[in-house]
Amino acid sequence: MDTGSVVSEPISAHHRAFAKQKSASMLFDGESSTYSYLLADLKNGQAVIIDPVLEQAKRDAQLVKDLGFELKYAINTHMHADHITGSGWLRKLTGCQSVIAAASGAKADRHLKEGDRIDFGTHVIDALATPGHTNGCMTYVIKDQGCVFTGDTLLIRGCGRTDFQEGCPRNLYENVHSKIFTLPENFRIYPAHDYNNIDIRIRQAELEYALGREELQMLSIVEEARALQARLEKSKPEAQTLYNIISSGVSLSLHAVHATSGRWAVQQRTDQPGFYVEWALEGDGLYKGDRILEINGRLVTGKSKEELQKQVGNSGKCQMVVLRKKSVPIPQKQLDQEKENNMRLQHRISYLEEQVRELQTVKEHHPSHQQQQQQQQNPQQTSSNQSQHVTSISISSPPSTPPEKPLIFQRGNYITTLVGGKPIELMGDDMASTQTPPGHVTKTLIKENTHIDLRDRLSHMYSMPSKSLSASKISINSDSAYMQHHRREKERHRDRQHRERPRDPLQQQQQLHRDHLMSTHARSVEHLNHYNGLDRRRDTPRQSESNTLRARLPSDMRSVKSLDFDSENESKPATETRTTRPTPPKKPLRLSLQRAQSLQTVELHPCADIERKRPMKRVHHNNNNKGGGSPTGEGQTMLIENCSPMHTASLGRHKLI
Ligand SMILES: N[C@@H](CCC(=O)N[C@@H](CSS)C(=O)NCC(=O)O)C(=O)O
Repeated sequence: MDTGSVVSEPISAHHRAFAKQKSASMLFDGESSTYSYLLADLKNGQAVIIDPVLEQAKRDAQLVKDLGFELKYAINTHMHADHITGSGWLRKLTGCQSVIAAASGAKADRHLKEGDRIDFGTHVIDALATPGHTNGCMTYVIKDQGCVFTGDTLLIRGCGRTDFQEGCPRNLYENVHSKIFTLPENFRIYPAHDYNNIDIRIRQAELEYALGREELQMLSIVEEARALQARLEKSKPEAQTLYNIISSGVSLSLHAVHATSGRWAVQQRTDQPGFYVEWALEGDGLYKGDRILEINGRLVTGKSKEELQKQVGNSGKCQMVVLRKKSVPIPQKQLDQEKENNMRLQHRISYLEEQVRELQTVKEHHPSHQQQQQQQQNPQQTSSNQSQHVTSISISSPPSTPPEKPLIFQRGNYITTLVGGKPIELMGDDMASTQTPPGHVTKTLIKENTHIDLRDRLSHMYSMPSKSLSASKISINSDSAYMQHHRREKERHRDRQHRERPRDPLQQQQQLHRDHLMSTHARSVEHLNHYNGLDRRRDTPRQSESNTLRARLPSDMRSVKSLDFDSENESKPATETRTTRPTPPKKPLRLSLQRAQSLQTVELHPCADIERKRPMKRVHHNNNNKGGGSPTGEGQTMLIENCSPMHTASLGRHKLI
């Protein structure tokens, strides 16, 4: 059903499009402000028109024709006073029948009374007599569509006049209330007039609102487009023309370059004009990024690559003029800092290299080294030696490997010795019986109250005066088993000394020397503990012994801290003789330590004892003194290796001993 601007469902797309295209005013007569309603059954095309206006009859007939309807009735709600009905004229134009209430007294094809029904297609119109404005006023109701056509009985926010013709306000009021207002609430009311063009204004407002929204949308789209455009323009790289480069404030310099090596290459950039040096060998004076302006007297800007190649010739040797962007100078402060860092590194490297050389020299002169070489030549003898009881501790390379350069580092209570860049371990001979496959010792465990004089051990190992060793005073805490063994050995040694006390003066002197070494062994512990801060827990007599020992130390022997860069400001022994060595910078250099083949230590933890007791050490016996002896006995060495991996590799304030 189509009621002009009101379209009932179902409706074809064609009708919907038509209804949309035509506004409500299409069936509105502006002169009399009268609405006419065209209703149709879209299934069979039968249609009716309510309250047609004479002046609009041709329009309405054309519309019916355009829509392909069959106009069945031209129906009037009442006999109008303000305009003449168009039903008579439509009757002629379309062949429809005219309809009006009988009470109107008007001439028509069909006259209605209360309760009459008019049908078109499947739809039915019920006629309700609602006199008041006129005697013949009818209200038409299409129940299945919920549409009510009230004529002048009920208008928009008002009702038809009752002050003339057959007007009766009482009747009007009663009929409006009894017959119209009692209809279902959802029924739509279609009056005959809109004197205030309310519908049009509403429609106009809706259109304006929609237009406003569209305008707003359009504005936002325009803004978005502008922003996008701005971004596009911004992201577009500015052509690197000379003008642009110079005007942007970049400093340029011209350079005359005589390329003689012919070993350089240029490339063109897709987005920039000209040729740019891609790479060049040092010495020709060309640098990557140089823009070539002239080759052998001819401008090459704007030339093709082939032309450029031709100009250069096959040799690649030529004279050229290039344009170079000046690089930003590095601030002097930064340069100074870099220089200082570099100097520190140089110092550190020189120290480490010297240390390595020194230890290497020591090792090469040590009997154990020579013996190892002999052992390699005579495995049977080696086996025999290994079966000997070993009481001392020494550091050496594994027999199967060439001589290495040991480096010893200390951090707190931990000592790590690097041989060939790998750590080895120092430990007591109580572990000597544990035989494990060859490997590298990885950790050194140092505890309080147990002392090993590394100087003695090193000196035994290398069979050299301790003064040639840089590492001189180390207190290594071994486990209690070692100490017990050490004490036993000491007692045995004393007994032996007592029994075998030499008779001649030379032998006596040698014996005295050995005694001195023995006593030194115990006292030397004090020295390291002094540096380790352990001497605070020592008793006074031992402290004095320690002082005595320090006074007797060989002149070339350096303290632990004398090699510790981190503690450069701490006291060095007055006996320091390496005056040729440059004074290292004060700043600690962890980088240098890293360079010195990964300084590694094992951190002390509650399981340290357990870790240490693992049967994973291999002891290499190297005993020149077949009769055995004390841990400080000359010529007795023990090579200890460890197959276990490093527990903790940490870098920090280590001490190079
Ligand atoms: N006030 C109308 C004048 C036209 C008019 O009187 N119309 C009648 C219906 S046609 S006879 C009417 O009842 N109007 C209702 C009213 O409140 O005026 C105008 O503004 O054009």
